[in-house]
Amino acid sequence: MTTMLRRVPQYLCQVQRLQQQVPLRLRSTAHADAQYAAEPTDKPVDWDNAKPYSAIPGPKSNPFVGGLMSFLPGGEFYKVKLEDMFDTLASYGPVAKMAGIMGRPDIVLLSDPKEIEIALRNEGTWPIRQGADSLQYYFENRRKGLPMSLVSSQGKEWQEFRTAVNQVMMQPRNIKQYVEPIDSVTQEIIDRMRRIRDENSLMPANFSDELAKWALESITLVALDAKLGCISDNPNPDGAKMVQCSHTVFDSMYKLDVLPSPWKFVSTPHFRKFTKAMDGITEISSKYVKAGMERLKNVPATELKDRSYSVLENLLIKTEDPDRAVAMALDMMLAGIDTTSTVVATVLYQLATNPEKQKTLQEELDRVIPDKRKPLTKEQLEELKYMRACIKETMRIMPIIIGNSRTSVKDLVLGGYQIPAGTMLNTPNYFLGRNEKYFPRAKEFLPERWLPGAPDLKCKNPFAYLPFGFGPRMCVGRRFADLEIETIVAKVFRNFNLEWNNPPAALKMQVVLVFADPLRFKVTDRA
Ligand code: HEM
Repeated sequence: MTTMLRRVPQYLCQVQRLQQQVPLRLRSTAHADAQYAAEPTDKPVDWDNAKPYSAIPGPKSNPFVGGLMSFLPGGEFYKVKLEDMFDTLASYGPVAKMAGIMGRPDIVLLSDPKEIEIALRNEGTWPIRQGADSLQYYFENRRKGLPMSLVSSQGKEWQEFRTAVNQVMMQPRNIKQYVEPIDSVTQEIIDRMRRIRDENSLMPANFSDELAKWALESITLVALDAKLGCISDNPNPDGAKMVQCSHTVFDSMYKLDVLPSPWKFVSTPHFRKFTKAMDGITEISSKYVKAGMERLKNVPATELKDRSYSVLENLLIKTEDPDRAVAMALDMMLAGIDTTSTVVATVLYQLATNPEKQKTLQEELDRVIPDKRKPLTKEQLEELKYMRACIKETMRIMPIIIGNSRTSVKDLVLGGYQIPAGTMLNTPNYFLGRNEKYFPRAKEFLPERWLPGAPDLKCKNPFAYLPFGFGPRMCVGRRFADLEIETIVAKVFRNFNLEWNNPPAALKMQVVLVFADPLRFKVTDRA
């Protein structure tokens, strides 16, 4: 049995991956049957005039093996990169279907923003997004008693948790108090970039790991009220362990949830590594959450009202449950490290390969930040409009989350077809962001399209650009991600010129889309 499972063909993992390009990697579970539907599933008015679900066009399927044939030699997806499969699928029409394989659900691709809007505006109060089985398994079995994390939960449980977390993570006042700490962590990576460049001013081959450590250090500040020293040459023991564990978790999730693996049937070495690393992150998180509780207990009554509270303290107050704070800390670390650090890598790359845009950005930075040694302020960050446009444009042209998913919670009519509740829908960021129909001169890096004064370049439909998702289930860490990314991009280009003197860098699909080549930027000091 084990040997047979080990031989699951490589191409199947492509499909599995398509079903889960959500950042949070929770793969298809039993929830796909819309058991969490919050809305009555009355038929839409145009249902009877719509064509049946079976008429949705797509690659050929077979009653026995579903869509498998397309992935075999001669099939249209054979050896096609995952991110490019969207183009093929979209060529069937604005609503296209890839039949499920070996019992997995079909995927309905929505490549027209108008249909995406209808789907997302009808997702109800408990939107369903599927993800990685490895995390689901960990929470359900290994960590019995620990509440399901936000990314892993569905239905009412998700809504209650999310409501409490929204009040903490989305309030501008809460974000503002992290401007100075995030600046300080970012200054460390700036100093480190000066130390780790070689005699030709090139960044080391593992520069993306350095960015991941910066993202980890930044997010533990928020999630655990702790500075773990991850960026330093001598991190404290918790910092060193956290770096190691988070690296192992991302690496093993790719191997468990993306590549073929029999871990659900037999305990594989990668599965054991994954659980050990998750245990490590949970233990360290629990320790700092406990410390946060102690701090809160010891606040003198006279200070209670006027004191400002950190995200961790606010979560403890709102949820009245330290286990929830631990679950949320895990979410922040799982969803907020590789996403943020990879977006930063893509922004640095786009600006290094578009020197005239880098120059325009630096003119803005020099004007807004006259003294680069002083910590950045919120007011300065707000003034950096061209920089924000550069970040937005990068997330359009190089979206690291190539698509998002939803399971429809009620019957819908999309593109003239009946879509029954429980259908897995996919919204393809990568396809839409690079599409001339929605973004004029789509192949060019043009931050100006996001600023007033360039009406011809504007995005034609806001539903063609959803890097953080949409609606009540959209990224809860978005504001922190913005703060972190803006801080590091401002500081890097205020301090340095970046050059890319290599062939165009290739991308590869892991848990998110990442660079396949080492990020050997040439980094020289600016005055
Ligand atoms: C640039 C970096 C990031 C990107 C591009 C990103 C993108 C996304 C996307 C597309 C979703 C799914 C939204 C949907 O289904 O509508 C999501 C969900 C989520 N993100 Fe992020 N994210 C980023 C950074 C972060 C950070 C820093 C954190 C934590 C502080 C975070 C925490 C989460 C959580 C917890 C969810 C699940 C929300 C839920 O299911 O209710 N993300 N993110």
